[in-house]
Amino acid sequence: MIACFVTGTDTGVGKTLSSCALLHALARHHPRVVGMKPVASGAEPDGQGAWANEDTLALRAASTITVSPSLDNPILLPDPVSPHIAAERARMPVTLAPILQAYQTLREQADAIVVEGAGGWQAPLSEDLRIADLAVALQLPVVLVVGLRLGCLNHALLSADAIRASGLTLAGWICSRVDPTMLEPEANLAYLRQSIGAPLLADIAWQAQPDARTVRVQLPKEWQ
Ligand SMILES: Nc1ncnc2c1ncn2[C@@H]1O[C@H](COP(=O)(O)OP(=O)(O)OP(=O)(O)O)[C@@H](O)[C@H]1O
Ligand SMILES: C[C@H](N)[C@H](N)CCCCCC(=O)O
Ligand SMILES: [Mg+2]
Repeated sequence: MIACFVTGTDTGVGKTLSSCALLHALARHHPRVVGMKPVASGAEPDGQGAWANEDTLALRAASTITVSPSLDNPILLPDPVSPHIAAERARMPVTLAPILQAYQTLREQADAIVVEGAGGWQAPLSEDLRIADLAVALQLPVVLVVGLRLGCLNHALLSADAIRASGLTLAGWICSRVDPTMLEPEANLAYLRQSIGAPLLADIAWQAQPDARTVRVQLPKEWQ
């Protein structure tokens, strides 16, 4: 079983796009690959009479198996705000137990699982729970998605340090070129390549219509 936890330098940096690209790459080596969004905030009609989160729908489209929504998205909160606020507004407490249970069941059904966090590494899920705590509870290697824009060097280095300080492995990072007007993108990328201390798994060009299938991903050897 291969599994990883995808986090980012911020919300809106390309975690979902990167998670989908990882799923497509893993599907070239493993038959049953599935995405998981343990805690999603923001729900919309799924076209089939139910509600779903757009990240969950994107992960499902990139997965090779279909699983119950209670497994790939055990906690769905209606409002598109920080999960701890969405949970308070919905009066739905976020706890680790149902997530860990869903993940264990998913492991029996899949060969590879890509778990997408919410927001960045310290995004709060409740009063006393953060994304980092969830990743630690799952004991997964982490992939850090860096949204390449001014300010990302600080965010990337803080995130990489915090991930390692939590005792987890930073398995690699992905550069997501979210700002086509950024000055000196190559110099920023070069700095990150030499300072993050983990392999660059993908360099995602800015695309007007992002398509995860076109992203070239270099998977770590042990995931192939
Ligand atoms: N390389 C790129 N080129 C152009 N647009 C991009 C790129 N990467 C991401 N985007 C766009 O930026 C937005 C945010 O990306 P995405 O939804 O993957 O972020 P996220 O990190 O998953 O956010 P969240 O914290 O909400 O889960 C999306 O509209 C996405 O299409
Ligand atoms: C609703 C949004 N798209 C994300 N899923 C949640 C982002 C949480 C950000 C928390 C923070 O302010 O750091
Ligand atoms: Mg996302």
